[in-house]
Amino acid sequence: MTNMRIPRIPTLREINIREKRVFMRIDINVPIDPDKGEILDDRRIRVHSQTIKEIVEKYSPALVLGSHQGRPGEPDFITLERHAELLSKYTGYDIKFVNDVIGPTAREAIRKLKPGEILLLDNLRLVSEEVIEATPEKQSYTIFVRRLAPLFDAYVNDAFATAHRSQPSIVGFPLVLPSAAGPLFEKEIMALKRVVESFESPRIFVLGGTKVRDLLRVIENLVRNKMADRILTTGLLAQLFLVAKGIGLGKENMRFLEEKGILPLIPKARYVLLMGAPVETPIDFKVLIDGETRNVSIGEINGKIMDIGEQTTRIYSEFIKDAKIVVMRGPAGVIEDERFRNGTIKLLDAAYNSKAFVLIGGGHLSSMIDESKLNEHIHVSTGGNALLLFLSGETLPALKALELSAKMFLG
Ligand SMILES: Nc1ncnc2c1ncn2[C@@H]1O[C@H](COP(=O)(O)OP(=O)(O)OP(=O)(O)O)[C@@H](O)[C@H]1O
Ligand SMILES: O=C(O)[C@H](O)COP(=O)(O)O
Repeated sequence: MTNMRIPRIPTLREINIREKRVFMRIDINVPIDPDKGEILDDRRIRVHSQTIKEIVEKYSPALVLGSHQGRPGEPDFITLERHAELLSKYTGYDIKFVNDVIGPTAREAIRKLKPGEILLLDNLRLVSEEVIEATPEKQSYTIFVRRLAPLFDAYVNDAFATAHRSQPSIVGFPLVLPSAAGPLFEKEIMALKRVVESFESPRIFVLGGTKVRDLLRVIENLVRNKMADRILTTGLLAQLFLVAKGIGLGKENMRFLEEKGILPLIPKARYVLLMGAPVETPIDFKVLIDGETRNVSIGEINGKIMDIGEQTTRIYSEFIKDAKIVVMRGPAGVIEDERFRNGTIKLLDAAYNSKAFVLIGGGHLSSMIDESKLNEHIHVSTGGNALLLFLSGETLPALKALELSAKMFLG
């Protein structure tokens, strides 16, 4: 068992929401086409639709949903009208939408809502207080919370993917209303528990993509808490570790790593290696050279590294097949180009075919999943940064707020 512990959080079995007025925070923040403003991938909306259905069928509350979408000033900061249409489509319920958050129109719509009915508020980040991070105590005094909380009997947090934000809709309501984690949040926590609190091994972490700084923090924590038997590196993380081990990647790749701000992380990578991090690095890569793709071994790299190579894919897949716990985050290669998806697809295939409990996180990797191959041993997390921060040992503010709420309202 590892040294990490998850706080006990209240669930829907511990508060009464039957036919009550409930505010539920969800996270239907999805990728948006920056030119057309259209939703590119609605996985999070589909996943939340299931739990919304579950709650309405079981408890018939007057259910008000709140989510953010993007960040103010960014092209993905849009209203939630289209999200409401998709929620209606996937739940089969008529989900009302109000283009307001805390103003008189929203409050009137909330007051009018009857048990069994569902209302989606507009993008919560239209309220400037929602983008400020502060303690739960402070957030419980925001105008946001003071305007809405009196209209509700209970608060439910089903937004695991936003659990790392200390914003009013995440941490403010639990201090003023009886609160619980929703079914999706609970499922995500159960998956994390399985990873951090179990005795099963081998435990394999497959880490790739570009968020190298964050991944180094995760690895440091994995070592400190004795959580990983092997860390299979891919993506830019693998390139950093190869450079840290003194292996040359050629001018083109070194220039790329420099442009991405990754070279200053070499001392940190050497430090985690010295700490005993069980980091494995690729032995070959798929490279792009003069417009052609080629499989090359390390030591003879020429051209731009685009994916892990065939031998590495085979060896990593063997490790995954024999594992008991597998955590995957970040793609192995430049998946935007279909010539360089093979490594990622094969590693995912190994995970589907293994007997391990598999936790898959992050938007890019999740977009590569073949849903027809998923089974009960695989948990595809809605969390990206929340998952990563949790695994790097940080206390998620949403968990802390729900724990405080339980002490205040449930004794
Ligand atoms: N060898 C490589 N060279 C350049 N980019 C790479 C390489 N391998 C992977 N990538 C890039 O990694 C990116 C995805 O990494 P990222 O860390 O954002 O994924 P993620 O874990 O799914 O995160 P998120 O949840 O934010 O999507 C892709 O755009 C892919 O092109
Ligand atoms: O996608 C995410 O990680 C969550 O929706 C949180 O979004 P944020 O990083 O804009 O707070």
